[in-house]
Amino acid sequence: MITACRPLFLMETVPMVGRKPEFSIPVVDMSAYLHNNRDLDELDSVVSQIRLACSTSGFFQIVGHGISQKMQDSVLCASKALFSLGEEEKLKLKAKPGVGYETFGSQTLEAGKKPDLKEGYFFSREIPGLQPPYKPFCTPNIWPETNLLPEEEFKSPLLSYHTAMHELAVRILDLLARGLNISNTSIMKDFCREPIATVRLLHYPPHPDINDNTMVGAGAHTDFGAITILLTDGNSGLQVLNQSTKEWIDVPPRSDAFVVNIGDLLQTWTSGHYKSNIHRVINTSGQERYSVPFFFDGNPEFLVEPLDGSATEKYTVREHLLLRYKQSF
Ligand SMILES: O=C(O)CCC(=O)C(=O)O
Ligand SMILES: [Fe+2]
Repeated sequence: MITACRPLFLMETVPMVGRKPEFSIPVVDMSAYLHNNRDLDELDSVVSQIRLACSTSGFFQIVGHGISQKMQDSVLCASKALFSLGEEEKLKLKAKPGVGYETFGSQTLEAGKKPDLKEGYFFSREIPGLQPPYKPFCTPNIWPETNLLPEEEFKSPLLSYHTAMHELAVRILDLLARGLNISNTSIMKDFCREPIATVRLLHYPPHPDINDNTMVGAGAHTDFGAITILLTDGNSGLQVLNQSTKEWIDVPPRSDAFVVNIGDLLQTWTSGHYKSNIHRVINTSGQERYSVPFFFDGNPEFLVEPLDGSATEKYTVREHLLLRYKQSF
């Protein structure tokens, strides 16, 4: 079903007053929301901190998110095991962009730079009864052989993580919607139904030459979808552009936090109220860096159009993602 989103937000009820808010990437404690805290002031404070972050930097970190350290460790451990496999084994997992293994240099996120210095592995939720011909972004996962990576150390923890991230993403979207005084939640439900939602394991080797600025771990880009929830291994490297000062701002890694950012779909959808900001990765930590973004892109058939009616063209989530993947891979 194709769904329009125009009647969803009542943004005129949340005007920006006073001077332009400062660019910041706050750390927000979500626990008041997750624990169904009835203290409305606390809940309002969570909503307004997130709303302010999304309308300035487009980035915030969350703590009190309810995802156990054990689950996070199991994902990073699975990721390290995968990238330690021999080249020949990893290449057996290669398919189209967005599924399975991606070799070093397969993506160039920033024009004018060398291909990104990272390798990756994508998977989505398992869709029961999936049969060819497959629609884009609805294809089967490609798992490594279990004699190399046993199911209980790889596939199982990763699928559990996907489920947990999916739930967390829906909650964060609810908080984002509250920040815009949404009057009708059924469209949000439509957007979240059977979504394209992908986990990407990433591995960045240490930057080989700090003086060579043609090399980047991930070139400057904006994310394609609705929101991204990022797990990192504690090594720095992620930077966000402050568009007013043109400075790159480091996102300090925290072991208790996920980094959340707005993607292009949500920026378009909210007529720019929520910013999809430019970011990049340069791994100057001197260590191997592992990170795990979860991209929540929404219902593939959902029709995205700006709320202010300024659309000259409308496109579905699937059409938008197909274009963005084609441009960068
Ligand atoms: O690895 C990171 O810290 C960020 C990755 C990223 O921006 C992406 O995959 O879109
Ligand atoms: Fe990104």
